Amino acid sequence: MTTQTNGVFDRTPLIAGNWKMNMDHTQGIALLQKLAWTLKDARHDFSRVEVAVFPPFTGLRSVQSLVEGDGLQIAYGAQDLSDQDSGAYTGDISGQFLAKLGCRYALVGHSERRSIHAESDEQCRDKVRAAIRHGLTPMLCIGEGLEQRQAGEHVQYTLEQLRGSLAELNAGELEGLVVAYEPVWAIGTGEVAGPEDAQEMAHAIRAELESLYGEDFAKATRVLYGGSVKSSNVANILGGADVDGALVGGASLDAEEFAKITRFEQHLVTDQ
Ligand SMILES: O=C[C@H](O)COP(=O)(O)O
Repeated sequence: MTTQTNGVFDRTPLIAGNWKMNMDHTQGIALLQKLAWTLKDARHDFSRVEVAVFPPFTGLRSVQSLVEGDGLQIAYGAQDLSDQDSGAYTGDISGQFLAKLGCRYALVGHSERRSIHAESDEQCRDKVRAAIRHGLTPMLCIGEGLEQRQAGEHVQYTLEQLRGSLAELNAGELEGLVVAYEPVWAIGTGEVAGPEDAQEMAHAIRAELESLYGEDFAKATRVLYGGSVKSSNVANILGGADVDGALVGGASLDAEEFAKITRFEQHLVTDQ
């Protein structure tokens, strides 16, 4: 059975590829070109399923040139940004620079930033603010580790991250926000949360957004799932009514596989 996902809320599904620290700028161009050709051959309808890539910072200028030069409809964003706008912050990248490179999105609080660089919810909130200041759409990543999952505290833990990372921001400022739920135990491990797990958390996130910012905001906000998504499991995961797309790591480095993931609707069976 093929069913359009989430038509009732009018949210456009988003399939996002996080290249992480892979692909130098020449490899990135080759990957993006191949992705663009593959999507063109498949007559991909970008108004039906949005596609975005997140190259390393060093690849953004090349991606911008290719997207603008070839008129591609693939969106792109940065994997992180500074909470500051300019100044003596060696190694950091301002949202201002990212906006100038045509980025639509900025990831905030990816679990690898939270774990490797010890980013707190407070820092994530400041980065969400910085993204908004520069006209970038924040894609806020949240999700529990194995410990919280095994203790049955995954919902509570993840919602605390959500509240902490959005504290003091209002619905108007956060318009367009994307939330990516990524259970840390499923990232790059081959372990995938079941469709019920993804739906349970996406639903809980949406309910929390509703209580914080109202029903209209919650209905308009896209909630993605991330963690070992592949073409073979994406349709199952995206079957949940509250799951609006995927943040894909490893599988986004293979253009054909990633393009297949964008065609998840062909195999979709919704639970609603
Ligand atoms: O940003 C993407 C996520 O960390 C998922 O990565 P993965 O698909 O390699 O598990």
